[in-house]
Amino acid sequence: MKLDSVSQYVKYVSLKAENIYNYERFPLNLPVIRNFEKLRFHPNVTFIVGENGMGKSTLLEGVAVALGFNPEGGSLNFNFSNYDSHSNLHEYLRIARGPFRSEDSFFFRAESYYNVATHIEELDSEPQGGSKIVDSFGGKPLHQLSHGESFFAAFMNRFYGNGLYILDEPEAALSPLRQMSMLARIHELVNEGSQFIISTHSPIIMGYPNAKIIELTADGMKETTLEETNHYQIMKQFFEDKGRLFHHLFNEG
Ligand SMILES: Nc1ncnc2c1ncn2[C@@H]1O[C@H](COP(=O)(O)OP(=O)(O)OP(=O)(O)O)[C@@H](O)[C@H]1O
Repeated sequence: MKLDSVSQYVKYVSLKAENIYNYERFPLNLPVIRNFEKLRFHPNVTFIVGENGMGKSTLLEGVAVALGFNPEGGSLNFNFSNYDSHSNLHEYLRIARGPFRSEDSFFFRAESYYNVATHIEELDSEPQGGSKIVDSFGGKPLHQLSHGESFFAAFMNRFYGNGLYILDEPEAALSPLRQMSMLARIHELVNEGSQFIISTHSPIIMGYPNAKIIELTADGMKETTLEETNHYQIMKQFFEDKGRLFHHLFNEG
C-alpha cells in the first residue's frame, strides 16, 4: 500500500540553528544550509535537484547519516567505512520520523558504490547461514558487472518494498532506457509502501509524477516543477533547436 502523510517513514528535516554559531565553514557555509527552511518530504518521492556544487550530495548524506545509514552507502545494517571524507552536517539536522519503521532500506551513492559492492562480496565470503547477499543482486558477482549493470541489478533485485531509499544521482551509470525501467520499478516500490529521497540531474528520473521537486540554488531551496527546472528547459531547447543553442554556445555571429 502506498504511504501517505501519516504513514511515511521520514516526515521532514529541519536545522538545529540554535546549535550553530558560525556559518563560515563547510558544510554550514553552503547556501542551502545558510538559508535552510524546514524540508517536508513527500510520502512517496522527493527529488533534490540543482546545479553542480549546490550541496545535493552533502544534504542527502547528512539526512542519510542522521537516519543511521553508513556515509558510504548500503543498508542501515552496513557497518564499515573506507570513507572518512563525510561532513558533520548530520549533527545539525533534526529528522522527524513517522510512526512506522521501514522494513527495507538502502542509501545509494554512485561515487562509493564500488566499496559497497566490495563489502557485499566480503560478507558473502564469510561462512554463515542463509542465502548470500549477492543472490539478491541477481546472482552475478557485482564486480563482474559494469557500473550501470551492478547498480541496476541492486535496484531491481535488492529493493524489496516497504523501504526507505535514499539515492544520490542514481542515473549516473544508466542509459535512458534503463532510467525508464528504473521509473517503472520506483512506481512498483512506491505502490508497495516505499519512500524515496533522490538527488538527480536526470529530467527522466525527476519526471516521476507522484513527487515533490526541491531545487537547491544560490539563494537556498525552493519547491519547483519539472518544467521549471533548468535541467528540463536546457534539454528541451537542445532537442527542439540544437542549432540555435550551438550558435550561442560557439559564439558564431
Ligand atoms: N569535504 C569537503 N570540504 C570542503 N568543501 C566540500 C567538501 N565536500 C564538498 N565540498 C564542496 O561543497 C559544495 C557542495 O558539494 P556537493 O557534492 O554536495 O554538491 P552537489 O550539488 O551534490 O554537486 P554535483 O551535482 O556535482 O554532484 C561543492 O562546492 C564542494 O566543492
